[in-house]
Amino acid sequence: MTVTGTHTTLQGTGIGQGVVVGVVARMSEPLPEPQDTPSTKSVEDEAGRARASLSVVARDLEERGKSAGGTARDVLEAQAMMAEDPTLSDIIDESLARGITAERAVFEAFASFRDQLAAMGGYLGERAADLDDVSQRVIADLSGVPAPGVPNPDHPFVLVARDLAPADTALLDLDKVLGLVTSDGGPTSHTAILAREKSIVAVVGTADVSTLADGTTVIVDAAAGTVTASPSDDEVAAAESRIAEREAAAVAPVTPGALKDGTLIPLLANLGSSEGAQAAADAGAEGVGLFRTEFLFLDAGGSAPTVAQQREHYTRLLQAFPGKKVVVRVLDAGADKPLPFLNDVHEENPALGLRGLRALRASEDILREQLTALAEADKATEADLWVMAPMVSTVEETKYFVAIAREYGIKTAGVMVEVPSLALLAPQVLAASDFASIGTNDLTQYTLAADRMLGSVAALQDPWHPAVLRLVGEVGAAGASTGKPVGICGEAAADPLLAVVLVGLGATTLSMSTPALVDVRASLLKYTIDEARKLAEIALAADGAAEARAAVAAAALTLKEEQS
Ligand SMILES: C=C(OP(=O)(O)O)C(=O)O
Ligand SMILES: [Mg+2]
Repeated sequence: MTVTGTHTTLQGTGIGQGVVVGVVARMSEPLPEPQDTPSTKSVEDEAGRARASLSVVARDLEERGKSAGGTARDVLEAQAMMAEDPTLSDIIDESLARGITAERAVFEAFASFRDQLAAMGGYLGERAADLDDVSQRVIADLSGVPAPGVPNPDHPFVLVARDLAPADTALLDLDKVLGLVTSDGGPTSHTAILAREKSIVAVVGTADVSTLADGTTVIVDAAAGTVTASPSDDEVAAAESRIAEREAAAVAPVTPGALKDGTLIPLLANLGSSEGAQAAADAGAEGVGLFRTEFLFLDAGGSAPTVAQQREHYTRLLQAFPGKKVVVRVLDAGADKPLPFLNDVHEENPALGLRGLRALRASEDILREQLTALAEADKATEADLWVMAPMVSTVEETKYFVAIAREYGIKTAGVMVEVPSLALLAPQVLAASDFASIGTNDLTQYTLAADRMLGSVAALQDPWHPAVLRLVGEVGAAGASTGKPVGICGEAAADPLLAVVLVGLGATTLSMSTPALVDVRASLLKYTIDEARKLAEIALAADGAAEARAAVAAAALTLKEEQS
């Protein structure tokens, strides 16, 4: 059924570049809060019921994990563990001693856990929604009602929800779910992570989703981060032509990244573990532009992985790219990626604290072990290993890192440009190192003084901002005059139009998550280097991020019209 309602456009955060047209099906509302009334059963009976339901839900989540596989399995297993967390069952027992029902005790215990997580903010804060989902499932089991979940109409639909629990996302029927729209969740929420992994068109953190009634036709445009309800025929036609263009790009032959005039711009992958290496190579990644080693350390269980464990992992990674460039970043701990064994001191502003290379320098043995493992893996494999340091802010730190990397025989050592001070001194930085790779996520955070973990300032975290682009241009110019490579490895490189601007500013390679490669490859092929430079100038002349994006989009359209 298609309902013709009021034409409205809602704004959120798009995940990826996709666009879909479809009708809305809403996720069912959460169960009501169980009443705080005395139980008619004994405390022992209620405790038995609670334990049984917690275990039923844990087993169910494990089963769902097994059938979903991949990242979803890890997420669902983590949820199953939450259901059987001993601290949680202690809190439930304490509440039950008051003579209340198991439903109420489970509700209260999860709520108090949830509040503790939410108060931590950032990555852990976003896990709070996972606890809500487990709580709802246990209460549904206790009450003998179905757990709230994904609707199941007999036609394809755009799923609209407050947020999606991992258990729901993992089991989405991708033949039916055309797109996802959520009111909660940021770009690092599970919904976003899983949407990226499964290439589902998604807009998260969307304002006013309550206005989207079941059956409304919507255009979900992840590239623009918009959801248009009851669109006009022209809007639907424009969306459909973009869908066709993307489908053509997806089946186009995988060619090396290049501009229309043949200028080569190698397209590389951002990876967090060696497991994604083969998929990246299959998608035409010409190497790895950023291998984040934090996950290896986070998974090691409270201490640094041994040299042997690291060597094994790096060897697996390098083996997937014989003869190709693989840029590994040494451990970037601190701020959004806390690792207590490197720095457990409370800091008021961790993004400005002892993080990245600063933390490694303070625990140099960990850096030395990592370089040892990397050098050994390099010797045993055929890839072209480059190693770089994160969160570098001075030329002195650049020299320190390059010198210590050389001690271990690392042939190509460089730095990430994530702090404005480094971009402003790019000629000296590149004179002291073999290459620079610009991390636009942090560079934007530090240029605009907007914490990348904080939803309230998310609008400022936009790499289209001309101030950020100006800094990119400084590094690009220094790269051109010294002949040293300048890569981009932040999220900005995954935006097809911004990627062209970055090349116009002097980037020589672009690195992104694997699913973004197709769109960026197709976009680069539409412009010559002179056109890319012209678009870059237009972006630099704008007042702000939104103006830069709009002005470049308009200029790109004019170029396209002139050529057709
Ligand atoms: C690529 C970057 O590093 P991370 O996102 O891991 O901080 C960046 O800051 O742009
Ligand atoms: Mg960074």
